[in-house]
Amino acid sequence: MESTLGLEIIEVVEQAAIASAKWMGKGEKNTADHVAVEAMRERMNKIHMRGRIVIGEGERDEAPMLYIGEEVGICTREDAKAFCNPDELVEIDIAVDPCEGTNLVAYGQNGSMAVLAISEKGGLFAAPDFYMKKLAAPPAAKGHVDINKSATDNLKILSDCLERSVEELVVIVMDRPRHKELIQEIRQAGARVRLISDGDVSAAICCGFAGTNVHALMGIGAAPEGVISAAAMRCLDGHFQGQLIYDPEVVKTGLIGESKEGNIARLNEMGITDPDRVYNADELASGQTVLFAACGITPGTLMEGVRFFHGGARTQSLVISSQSRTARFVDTIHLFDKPKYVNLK
Ligand SMILES: O=C(COP(=O)(O)O)[C@@H](O)[C@H](O)[C@H](O)[C@H](O)COP(=O)(O)O
Ligand SMILES: [Mn+2]
Ligand SMILES: [Mn+2]
Repeated sequence: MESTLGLEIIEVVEQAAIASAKWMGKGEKNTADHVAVEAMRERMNKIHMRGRIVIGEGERDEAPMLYIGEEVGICTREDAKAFCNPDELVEIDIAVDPCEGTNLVAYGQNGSMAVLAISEKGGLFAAPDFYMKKLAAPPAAKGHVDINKSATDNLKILSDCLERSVEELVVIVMDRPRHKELIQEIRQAGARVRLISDGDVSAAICCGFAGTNVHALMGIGAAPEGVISAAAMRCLDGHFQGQLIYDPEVVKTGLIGESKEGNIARLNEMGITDPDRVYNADELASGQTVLFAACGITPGTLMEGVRFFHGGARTQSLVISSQSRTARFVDTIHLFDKPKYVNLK
């Protein structure tokens, strides 16, 4: 699946990030999102692949582009056999979030990125537009921490696995009313909390790398983002578990319908008969081969944001592959027209 695809998807996330970064700090989240979607789709449709969007611009938005089920890539054309080789004709599933952290871009805050994950057909869990309780932790804690345990217990386990005191641990939690008790518990246990307003994909992936000073992600975010995070964490051998949250009382937003019962019925219709099931990274991203790519829009812990200069821009991306077992940071200078200088600083 991967040979040239691994290179092409770098450009896909780069183009989305550049488009969105032009709207950084302008207070227009929908535009920052929309231009990223358009740029991602346009570049994707130039790739020799037969892709299908399994996680996209959401049922909620009724988006016209990169919607769930949309076919992308040159080899989806009817006459594809004439110009695509057998490898390129193999169906692949794609999860995208062209602008992960639209609010962060709109308000010029850190941590937004263009992101996608790819696997064979059926290799990514087609998460419904629900919420997900998430637990991410470094590779050393994989299989030791458990989403069913309390935060206090997990912090003790993390402390043992990482050979540092609980006080030396940093946990990222989304700053939401639903996390009031969780935040209190983590602080009570002695660990430190980094609150984020948006962008829990970046937070989860930070746990996969030592040196980020992020040791866990706890709490409830969006389910589609959970699958994308799981794809990266699976490749990094990190810990990731997710459990769908379907009770509006728990998430404290009106975004997932009015009743728990109605949501369970909706999940059943989608074939999810055990709505309380806990999925691990290998189940959320179960394909034999998994590829993940992200490009920073605004600066983040893992990647720089897009930096424009006269006639060009510089980007930083991350491509992770289960096949080549690599996490590759890619630094690219994009020349749009005739720049007065090419800035390396
Ligand atoms: O921050 C996020 C928003 O993503 P996007 O819409 O693509 O900019 C995600 O990282 C979160 O996972 C999630 O969507 C968020 O937690 C949704 O929760 P809420 O804002 O409380 O409805
Ligand atoms: Mn998102
Ligand atoms: Mn988004």
